[in-house]
Amino acid sequence: MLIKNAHIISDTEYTADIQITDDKITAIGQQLTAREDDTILDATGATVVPGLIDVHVHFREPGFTAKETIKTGAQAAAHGGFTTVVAMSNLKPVPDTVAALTPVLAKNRSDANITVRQFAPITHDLHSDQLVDMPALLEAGALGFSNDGVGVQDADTMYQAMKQAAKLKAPIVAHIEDASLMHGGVINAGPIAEKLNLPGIINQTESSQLARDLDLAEATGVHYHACHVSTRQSVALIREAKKRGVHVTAEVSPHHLLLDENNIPGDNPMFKMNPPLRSRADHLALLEGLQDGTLDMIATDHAPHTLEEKSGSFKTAAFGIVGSETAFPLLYTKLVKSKMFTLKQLIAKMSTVPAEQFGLPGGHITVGGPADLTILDLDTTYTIDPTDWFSKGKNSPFIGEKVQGQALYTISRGQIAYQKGGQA
Ligand SMILES: NC(=O)N[C@@H](CC(=O)O)C(=O)O
Ligand SMILES: [Zn+2]
Ligand SMILES: [Zn+2]
Repeated sequence: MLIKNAHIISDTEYTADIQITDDKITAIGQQLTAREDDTILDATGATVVPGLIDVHVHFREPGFTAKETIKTGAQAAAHGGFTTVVAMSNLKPVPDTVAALTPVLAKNRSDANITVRQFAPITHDLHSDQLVDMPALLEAGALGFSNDGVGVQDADTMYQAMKQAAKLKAPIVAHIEDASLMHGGVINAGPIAEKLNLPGIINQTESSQLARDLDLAEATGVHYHACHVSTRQSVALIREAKKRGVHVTAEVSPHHLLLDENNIPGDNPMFKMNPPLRSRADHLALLEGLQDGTLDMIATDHAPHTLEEKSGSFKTAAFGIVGSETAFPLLYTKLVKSKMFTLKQLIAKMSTVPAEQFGLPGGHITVGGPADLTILDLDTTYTIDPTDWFSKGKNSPFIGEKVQGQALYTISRGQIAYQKGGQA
């Protein structure tokens, strides 16, 4: 493949041709000549970035394929410009043994047109305090360990998991939630919860468990990764922990960067997710944390559900919203076009940093590196419309938003995984 006139935004910004051979970038230069069998893509007017990387998606297969499958989830991610994603393990059966994990890994390879890596759970069944066989699951191909969807309630369970993972140099990826502080909540505790007469989730449901975990992470030396950080207290705790040398990384979701509880237009469960949209002060602390590096990366927490599960009231609907197909356009439009962040900063948070922190392919456009890149149209304005999506999940609070930024081509391992207007 030969990409002509690529305006590249990677470690530096320049215009060049990119030659791809098999799954690698084999040359970058001016006026490269096409080989006989090269597919030629003219990127004139477009912007070429390292393929986006999302370390937090839910693909729902096996167990919940009415919500999503590995195939539709991967197609959605490719449409969103992602060349690599990491899938969570709140599946049925939970892939907590090599026997249960192996078929999931095989399907991640066979059904996905991008790279799909997999977290295995920390404990059996996600809810028990029995640790999985970490060495065996890593050996089988897990990227690390996460009970996402559920917090690890027992401190010694987390401590033992961290000790093991540290020894194995594998990350512990934490959904931080103290169940005893959930209080049956479905929305952020605050004025909106009161107005709508809904049970609230306090910030400390997250931050008190995070404080415990950071202390344990410091004691064990594990790579501890905090999922979907949502509160100002959590940002402060992570900032302090980093200062004293704890090996902690953190992600923040597009929705927590773009919305807060004041954006919730009444009892509409399209705005229901866990953790919930927080206060304006929390929202601003997340933006500040992203800016100063306390929050290392952006991850979507793509959580597809059926429309039935997302209808009715906050009280009964499922937690979670989709994100793969809207993350880049929303963040580009609302954070980059508004000059809060540069495009280079956004690409670092959505590609370079997750690649480096989790040892994933890509993150840079370099000769010899993987041919994982995304060709973007940053100009055309369009309306977010779920009928354009590959995801089975149409649960998003962003439908109808006017945005700029979309993938024209997503190239994963040298293959076109998504092509605008083409067959994926
Ligand atoms: N974020 C959510 O609201 N839901 C996620 C679980 C999770 O990420 O904790 C899901 O699996 O639906
Ligand atoms: Zn979670
Ligand atoms: Zn999640």
